[in-house]
Formats: sequence, C-alpha cells, structure tokens
Amino acid sequence: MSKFNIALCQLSITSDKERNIPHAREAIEHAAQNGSKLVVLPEIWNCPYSDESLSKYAEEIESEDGPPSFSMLSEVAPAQGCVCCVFGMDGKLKAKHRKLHLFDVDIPGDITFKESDTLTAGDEATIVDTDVGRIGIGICHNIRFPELAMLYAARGAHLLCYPGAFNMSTGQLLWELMQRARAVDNQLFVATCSPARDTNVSYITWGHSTLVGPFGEIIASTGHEEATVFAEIDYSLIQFRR
Ligand SMILES: NC(=O)CC(=O)C(=O)O
Repeated sequence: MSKFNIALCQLSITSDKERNIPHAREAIEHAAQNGSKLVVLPEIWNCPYSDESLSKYAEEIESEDGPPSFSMLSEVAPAQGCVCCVFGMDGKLKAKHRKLHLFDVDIPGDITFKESDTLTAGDEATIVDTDVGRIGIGICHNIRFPELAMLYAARGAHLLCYPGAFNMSTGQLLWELMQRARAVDNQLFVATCSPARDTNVSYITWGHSTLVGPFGEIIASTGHEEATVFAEIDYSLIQFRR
C-alpha cells in the first residue's frame, strides 16, 4: 500500500485503566471507520505517566490470561482492518519496541523525572514490515537520537513512528524540531502521537501529535486537547524528494 490514511489518536488518559482501554478502542474504531489503515496511540496510553504508575499498570504481554491492553489491540486491529502500531491486520503482535534511551531529566526549578528509577532500557532497534510499509519504531526520547532514525532509513523504512509524551518544557523547545529534523535528515515520513494535556497531573504533556513529510513539512497536527489527527501518507513523495 503506497498511499493510505493514518490516524494519530491524541487520547485523554486517566488513572482508571478500565476506562482508558475502551476509550482507546473507541478512538481506534472511529479512526478505522473513517478510512485509516494505520492507527497510532500515544506513549503509555493506558495509565498516567508517572514513576509510581509504571509498574502498577504494567502488563505481562506474553502471559496467557489475556493482558487487557494487549488483548484489546489484538482484537480491534483485525475487526477494523487496520494496523495498530504494531499489531497487524491479522491481530498478531508484529513487533515489540523497548524504549532505547530512557528519559532522565533534572532541570532545577522546572522538571525532574527519572524513568531509569523504574524502567530498564531496551537494546534493539525495531523495524517492522506491515501492510502499510516498513516502519521504524521509537518511543518519545528516542526521537532525540538521529543515529536511530538513520539506521532505520538505511534499512529501508518509509515511516518512523514515535509515540511520545514530551512535557511542557522540552515540548515547546524540541517536539516539532525533532520530528522535522528526523524527517528531513532521512527523507521519510515521521508520525508522533502524544497523550492529550492534563494540567492536574504531575507530568504535564505537550500534546501536538503530528505527521511530517519527507521534506520536513508538517502535513497535519493538532493542539493539546484530545483529538485524532487524520492525514494521508503517500510514499511516492519519498522518491520525489530524493
Ligand atoms: N518523555 C520522554 O521520553 C522524552 C521527553 O520528554 C524529552 O526528550 O524531552
């Protein structure tokens, strides 16, 4: 498929996992019913982005007793005929990306957050062939590392997908810049998807989920509220730009 529609579901996320999962499902169904063949969800879409939540809400995805987030994605992808990054249209998990560069930040008087207190970094790049092209996967902070995007480009990726949750400090400075830089460095598409902003939590996300084209051009974007960004990807533009 060299031309298709993508949806970036910038979801509102609460502390209630039992609400977050059906809420995400509804957004995926809405996106697919409006013609999207690839649906991207935010980083950590089933729980709040905080050190205390990460292990509490985590799921053992290999377990046989139906981890709820995993099961929902595996059911909805074939039911709606779409790829939910990275569940294929057959409902099978096509790839699993473990965040390579953890986000540890300490800006005095501004933001302190240390993912390495609760998470272990992955050690592999993740590139996956899907019905909607070859996709390189990164999670949030991974977008700051040009080498990873270059590696994906060298391996023939058409699109880089970064579910992410930049915050109010680094988001304003870097979110758009990083996406456009990775796209233009490598002349491919870059899609990002953030949670919607919630100002009542400790880690406030920037939002602005975006699709960028191979010349670094913004094709579609949104603000910080809950929204789905719909856009068309046309891979023939990649050749045209090179
Ligand atoms: N939350 C992240 O992983 C990254 C981020 O906010 C940043 O790099 O800035």
